[in-house]
Amino acid sequence: MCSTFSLSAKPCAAAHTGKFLHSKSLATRAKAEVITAPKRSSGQAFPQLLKQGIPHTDLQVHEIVERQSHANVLGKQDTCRKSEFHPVFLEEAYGRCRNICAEYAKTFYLGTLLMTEERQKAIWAIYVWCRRTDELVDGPNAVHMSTAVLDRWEERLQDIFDGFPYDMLDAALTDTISKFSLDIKPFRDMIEGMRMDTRKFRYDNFQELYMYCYYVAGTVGLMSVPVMGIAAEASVSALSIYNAALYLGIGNQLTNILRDVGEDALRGRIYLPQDELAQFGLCDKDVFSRKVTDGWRELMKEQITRARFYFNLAEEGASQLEKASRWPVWSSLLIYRKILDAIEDNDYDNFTKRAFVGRTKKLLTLPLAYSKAQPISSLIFQ
Ligand SMILES: CC(C)=CCC/C(C)=C/CC/C(C)=C/CC/C(C)=C/[C@@H]1[C@@H](COP(=O)(O)OP(=O)(O)O)[C@]1(C)CC/C=C(\C)CC/C=C(\C)CCC=C(C)C
Repeated sequence: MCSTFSLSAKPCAAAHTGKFLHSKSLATRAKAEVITAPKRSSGQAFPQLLKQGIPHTDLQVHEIVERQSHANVLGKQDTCRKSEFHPVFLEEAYGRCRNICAEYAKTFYLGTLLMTEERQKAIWAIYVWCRRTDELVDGPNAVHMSTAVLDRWEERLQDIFDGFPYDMLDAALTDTISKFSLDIKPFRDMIEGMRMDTRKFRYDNFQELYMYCYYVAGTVGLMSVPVMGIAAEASVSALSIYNAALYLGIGNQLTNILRDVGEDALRGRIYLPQDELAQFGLCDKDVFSRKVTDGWRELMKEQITRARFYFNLAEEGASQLEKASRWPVWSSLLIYRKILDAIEDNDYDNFTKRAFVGRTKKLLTLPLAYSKAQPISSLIFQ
């Protein structure tokens, strides 16, 4: 299978010279190029940042695509247990998922209203599972987090896939799995990302960060494609569309990291790669001091360029999805790009949230995509 958007090979990096050589085989559309570090007026050179993360072959994206497409060809009933829930029970279960999605992810929610009923219900069920997974490490009960909790959550995931959900919200996902070809691996990988977040507070380089972004956000893209559907007239391979979906997750997570840099520092976490901080003459102390210096501005410019690079790759894939599924993706892209614009417009002072206030509201008159909702109540953990 060809992969239009694949960046599957490792680049040749010559970081000490400030140059990165991209080999022709990396991105079929991109010409082989040498990216040269921009020179500042002071004469000091700041290198452009490495854009390639982990080869998607290592992430086994191809295998996931195969499994999800294989089930599609055979028809779901042949490969999976048929959902046996009563329609009234299911209506209630999906209704709860819808309410949670509407309350905690208003922009996603509004986007899903453009999709077919069956697809929107499936996205709500997936959203709720992802949100609950994230809440385990990021929510009000995160102090109770332990390896045992995540192990139990993973067992519970297997039960969902085996047709034995633990509660109503899980049941919605079990039903979704009976209707769409969802593979368990991206779900397991997201749990792995949560494990990583509990034990890893620093990232040495972009490859490590990319891995984390794949686990917690790229996986969302892989889960979403079978539900959103690939257009019958798609002009590229399924694999390249999955890669684009994964890139959207990467771009979103990179943007969240830039947006939340101050807040994360307060929790002792620095997601920005250590070697990149050093390339710009910065270290942990500079992040904790929350000062916007020239070095910080230059680093941020490069980080924003890299996030935009992933959004551009994702955008190409979005137009290969089924028509009704494109709008939610485009609206997500629009919002996340605006967050990057807001960081620039605020002179890279992303240590505080004031950069973002009002901006997206003006743009879309939709609720802020980035405003943190109230901590999720016990509603989602019954
Ligand atoms: C319509 C649409 C965009 C659907 C995706 C909905 C969905 C299932 C979202 C789940 C998101 C979630 C709760 C993930 C848990 C881990 C986590 C918190 C990841 C970060 C996101 C959420 O950001 P937010 O700002 O709300 O988070 P905080 O409150 O700050 O914690 C992430 C940044 C991941 C989001 C990743 C995506 C939305 C990827 C979506 C990709 C697709 C829908 C595939 C599109 C297909 C192509 C071909 C481009």
